[in-house]
Amino acid sequence: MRKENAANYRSRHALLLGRPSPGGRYKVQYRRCTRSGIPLSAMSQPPTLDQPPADVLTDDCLPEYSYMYSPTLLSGRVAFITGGGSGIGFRIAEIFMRHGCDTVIVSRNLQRVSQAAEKLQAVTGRRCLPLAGDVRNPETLTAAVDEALRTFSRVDILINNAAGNFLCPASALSFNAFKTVIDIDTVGTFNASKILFEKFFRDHGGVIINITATLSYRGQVLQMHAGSAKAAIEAMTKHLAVEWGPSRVRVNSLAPGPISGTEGMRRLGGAELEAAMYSSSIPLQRLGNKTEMAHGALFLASPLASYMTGTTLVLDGGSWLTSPNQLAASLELWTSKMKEGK
Ligand SMILES: CC/C=C\C/C=C\C/C=C\C/C=C\C/C=C\C/C=C\C=C\C(=O)SCCNC(=O)CCNC(=O)[C@H](O)C(C)(C)COP(=O)(O)OP(=O)(O)OC[C@H]1O[C@@H](n2cnc3c(N)ncnc32)[C@H](O)[C@@H]1OP(=O)(O)O
Ligand SMILES: NC(=O)C1=CN([C@@H]2O[C@H](COP(=O)(O)OP(=O)(O)OC[C@H]3O[C@@H](n4cnc5c(N)ncnc54)[C@H](OP(=O)(O)O)[C@@H]3O)[C@@H](O)[C@H]2O)C=CC1
Repeated sequence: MRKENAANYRSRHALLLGRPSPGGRYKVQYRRCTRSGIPLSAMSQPPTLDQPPADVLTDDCLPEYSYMYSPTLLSGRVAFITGGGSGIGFRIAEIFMRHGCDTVIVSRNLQRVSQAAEKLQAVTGRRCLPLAGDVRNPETLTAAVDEALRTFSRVDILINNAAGNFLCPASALSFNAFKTVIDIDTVGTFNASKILFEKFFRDHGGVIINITATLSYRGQVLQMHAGSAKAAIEAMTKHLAVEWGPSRVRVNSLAPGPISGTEGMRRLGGAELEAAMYSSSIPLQRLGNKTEMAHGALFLASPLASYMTGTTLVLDGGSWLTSPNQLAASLELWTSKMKEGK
């Protein structure tokens, strides 16, 4: 080998590539490499596999979208999404529609869902039916499901996304405050699931995806109400998966971590928490985004998850494993916000 100094040699580390020729000799190729032997050509590869997809922080559609699954993954399907007019539910509606699905989005505020439906239809070319309904009220929810079935003649997927939450220590929760969160999250999930099972899924099969949270996994401070509600939903997921499996209904939960551009983060975190969690405690060192949650829901709803039921897909960057759960510091921060009237 021609003489060269050690530095040059290290930076041009030889790689034994290819496979032995019939005579057992290797064809040696030289490629410029890093000191640890990775070919420099590999260094210009696509981004790492934790690279987040594009997202926008507002309740607007993505300006552009790069498909990772087939654009027809949900063609001919109809999804019924509670709380689909904002945040994670809105993005789920968008991503489903970009994959051929028509949607029904339901919430208490008809203006909110109507404006959302206009955006979603304009961008995706699919149909989106906005309906008013309160998941706590079986009558309004039944009326919404009836309207959905009149419009589309089918519902294949139910996304139980509607929820309510706020930061509050258990000691300061009123009876009605606790009941309200349980009613929206847990009872609302049961109501929508029962209505759709009886009106369509029992005879045609279907998929139910319950949007939960990791709050109860470590007794998150100031979240006893939402943590209890979501834990009950994860139990419901298992029970319904067992009882409704023979009817070809798959039931799974999707548990987001802290997600940027959402009402949830605005209510529960804001600048302080967002900064703290971002910098130090989340293993993937960043918040999640709504598109990542929508991709998880797309997987769960699609035939890619055909043998998956009764379980929870946690999409939180590992945050529940490590995020701070400091009672004193959190109470101090909450108290100061209360004093500021925030
Ligand atoms: C600053 C950080 C400080 C410390 C950090 C420490 C801990 C942080 C904890 C968690 C963060 C960790 C990780 C973040 C990652 C993930 C988050 C996990 C889950 C996220 C879940 C969600 O995001 S849920 C969706 C969020 N969106 C919404 O909530 C929108 C819908 N919400 C609503 O409609 C209302 O907020 C509602 C839920 C209250 C329902 O409204 P409505 O039906 O009109 O009910 P009301 O009549 O208004 O109220 C009913 C009773 O509830 C009482 N109440 C209302 N708000 C509060 C409050 N803020 N505190 C206490 N009590 C409240 C109200 O007074 C009523 O009770 P009465 O006794 O008066 O009748
Ligand atoms: N954001 C985050 O970081 C996390 C969110 N999650 C979960 O993700 C889901 C979406 O959260 P996010 O996008 O942040 O919050 P949003 O507040 O944007 O979404 C909640 C939606 O639910 C609707 N809703 C609330 N109460 C009712 C009701 N009684 N009947 C019908 N619809 C209702 C609201 O519309 P309207 O007011 O018009 O009724 C709203 O559109 C929730 O289930 C939440 O618990 C879980 C972990 C983390």
